[in-house]
Amino acid sequence: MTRMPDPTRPLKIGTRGSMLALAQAHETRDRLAAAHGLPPEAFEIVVIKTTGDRITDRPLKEIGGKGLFTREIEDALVSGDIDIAVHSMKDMPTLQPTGLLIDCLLPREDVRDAFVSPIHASIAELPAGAVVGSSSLRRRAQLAHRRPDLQLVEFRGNVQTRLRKLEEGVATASFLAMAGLSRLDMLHVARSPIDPAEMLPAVAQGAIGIERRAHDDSAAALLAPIHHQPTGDRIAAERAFLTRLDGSCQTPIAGLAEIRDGTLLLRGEILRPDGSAAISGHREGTLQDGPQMGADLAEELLGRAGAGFFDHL
Ligand SMILES: NCc1[nH]cc(CCC(=O)O)c1CC(=O)O
Repeated sequence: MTRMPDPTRPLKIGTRGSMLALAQAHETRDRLAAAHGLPPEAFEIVVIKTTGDRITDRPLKEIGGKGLFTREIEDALVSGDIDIAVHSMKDMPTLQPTGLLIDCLLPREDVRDAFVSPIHASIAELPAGAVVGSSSLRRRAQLAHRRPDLQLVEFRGNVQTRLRKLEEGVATASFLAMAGLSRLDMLHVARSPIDPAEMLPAVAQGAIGIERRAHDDSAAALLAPIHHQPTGDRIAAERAFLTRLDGSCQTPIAGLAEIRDGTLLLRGEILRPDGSAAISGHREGTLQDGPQMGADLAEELLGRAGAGFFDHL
């Protein structure tokens, strides 16, 4: 039997507490309510603090480990404290803990990175030596590859914190996901979207995934109508690429799958952390080929990279 949520026993939606995470949880609730003709009170949003939220004064790569932004939320799912969990797929490890799965993806937002600066309009306009803030290994490597003359500084914190640091002059420019700005209604900040051909986004950037207990049939039935299959096909290809590369927080990896005329196109890139080398490639196939295309492309890039590609210099 499928149990639909009711106001006396609201369905608990787990999320991180950042403004962006809350916006994503609200979007999920609104889509569920609309799909099932339920009032918002049928859902309760439960905020969970993760290790990544708690430690804000150190670069993420020093804290290390996968699932920095997800572990506590998944624990709550396993223990039954929440019924479903809303995640930025970009932050999700490739493997879910035993007993949990993600088979519901919302329609994907803008996948592009944004160049954000109160002073300059684009990467090309940055003068030599300009200070750019980012704590993303991928964005740092991509920028260093293209502009080794720039100076990179660590730049952690949520979207609001990073924009404040720019205003304070801690850096001249930074990068944010367009998806985040869009979901926060902050497209008015000084930003220009970067074409993926210029800066390939992170795997799954802009995608929201909803995790549930594998054997929870009522959650499965509830989520099925809001799953967006084209996004699912794209994310399957990108995450297969990431899985084969065993992407750790120490490895700069970018990947993007798109659907054009019913064909799935996958682009991928791996870089040395200091930007001294970048290797990219692509695959084309049917919508069902994504997982195989992702694994194949990763294999090709690893082969071309050779042993020691990711070693630090
Ligand atoms: N790593 C943090 C994170 N996780 C997801 C997003 C943005 C939203 C998305 O890509 O879905 C961000 C912030 C950013 O990269 O600017």
